[in-house]
Amino acid sequence: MVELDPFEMAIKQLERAAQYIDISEEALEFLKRPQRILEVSIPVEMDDGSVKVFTGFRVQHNWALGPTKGGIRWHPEETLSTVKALATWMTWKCATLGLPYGGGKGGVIVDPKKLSDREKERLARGYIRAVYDIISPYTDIPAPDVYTNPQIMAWMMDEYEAISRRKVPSFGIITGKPVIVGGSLGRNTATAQGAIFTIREAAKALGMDLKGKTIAVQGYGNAGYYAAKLAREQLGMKVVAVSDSKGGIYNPDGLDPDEVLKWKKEHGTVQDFPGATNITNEELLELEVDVLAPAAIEGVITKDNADKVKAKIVAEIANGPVTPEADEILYEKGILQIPDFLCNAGGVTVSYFEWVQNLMGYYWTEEEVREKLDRKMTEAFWGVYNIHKEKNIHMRDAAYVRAVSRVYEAMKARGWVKK
Ligand SMILES: NC(=O)C1=CN([C@@H]2O[C@H](COP(=O)(O)OP(=O)(O)OC[C@H]3O[C@@H](n4cnc5c(N)ncnc54)[C@H](OP(=O)(O)O)[C@@H]3O)[C@@H](O)[C@H]2O)C=CC1
Ligand SMILES: O=C(O)CCC(=O)C(=O)O
Repeated sequence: MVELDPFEMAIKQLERAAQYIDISEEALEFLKRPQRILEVSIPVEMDDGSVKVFTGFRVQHNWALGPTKGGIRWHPEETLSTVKALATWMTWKCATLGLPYGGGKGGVIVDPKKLSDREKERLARGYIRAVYDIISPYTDIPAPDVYTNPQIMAWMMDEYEAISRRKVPSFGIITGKPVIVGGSLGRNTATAQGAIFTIREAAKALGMDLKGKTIAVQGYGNAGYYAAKLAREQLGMKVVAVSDSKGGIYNPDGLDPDEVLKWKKEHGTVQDFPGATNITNEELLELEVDVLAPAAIEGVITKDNADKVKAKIVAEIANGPVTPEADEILYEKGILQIPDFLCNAGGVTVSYFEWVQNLMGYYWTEEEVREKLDRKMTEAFWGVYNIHKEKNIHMRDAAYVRAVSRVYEAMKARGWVKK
């Protein structure tokens, strides 16, 4: 788990990278604070007739580059600090990819595994009623994140339409929707697909042939499952380990990600998968693999286990999986990190494509989406990698240089800061 409070971790990263950026003190101070924070109480009628009140958040970190954008996380251990950190990382993510957005994020403190579908729907609608005043297709556009999904996005969109009495382009109020109600083809796989493109480019940078090489993936949700599947199908890699919140499995001969998913659906976990050995989430991170892809939660690689990481590439599909102290250790070990807000930016990039298609009312094929995503991710990877090489700095610092400089330019252009 995280050694640091997540928002403190985000600030520490920013401060470390700031030494490589020609930025004024006043601008840096601005960037250390979210522009808007909203905390709400959401009463939800439970199936037994009782009412439970849930706490929700929406944080808009910075909107210099455009409307804020970012997912909504439902998690029993959600905190305002986590949402502030995630919103801040969204600002850097959108800037790194050159999307016309600032960064935002939402959250609700809830264990959705304990809710029925009807209760989830009432919570989704209640959340939208509570944050309605600060979101819209032109101000702040939510999307899915941990433990939320296209169905929850559809309920949220429907509630927004019911309140606003508008149809198109209110479809663009939220992304990650089911395709039948305005979602984009390719959004479901986008986070993993974007990460696969960056892993492919990172291997090129290292002169490494990925065919037959090994990968371990932590987390088996939207990001983790598709990362395992696409690593195998598109890169020809051997997926030797995967995990979920209950633990992991390891098979040196390789796992079939679809068979593992089938097993997880039947048994509620990847553990005890036939032919594989059960391992812990901690053991997964220390395996002798070529690529390690943490794709679950933040703060899993810390100063206590970073030295035991043996992968050549760490592809940060999760947000914030590596603490600043661990960053230094991985860098010293010569491990190439693909920092989170670059590696997992495929999700928001296809969300951007979804929003564009919603506003146009004209829809692209899956192939068009994939090609556009490939172009965006590849360009961003090399933009960051070249800064890393030219300045001889950590990949994360390089990504910050690219992102923060863009946001700073926009703040100056708007007159928010004078220097
Ligand atoms: N979805 C998206 O578009 C994007 C997601 N991300 C990031 O990717 C990460 C995963 O998100 P996503 O796949 O969407 O979320 P999901 O809710 O689809 O899946 C989360 C996965 O993480 C597992 N998990 C939860 N807690 C732990 C834990 N303590 N140790 C190990 N595994 C755990 C869950 O296990 P179980 O199945 O047992 O519940 C589940 O398999 C997050 O950091 C998210 O912010 C980043 C960019 C975009
Ligand atoms: O798709 C989006 O708009 C945001 C996804 C997200 O929350 C993230 O990238 O962390």
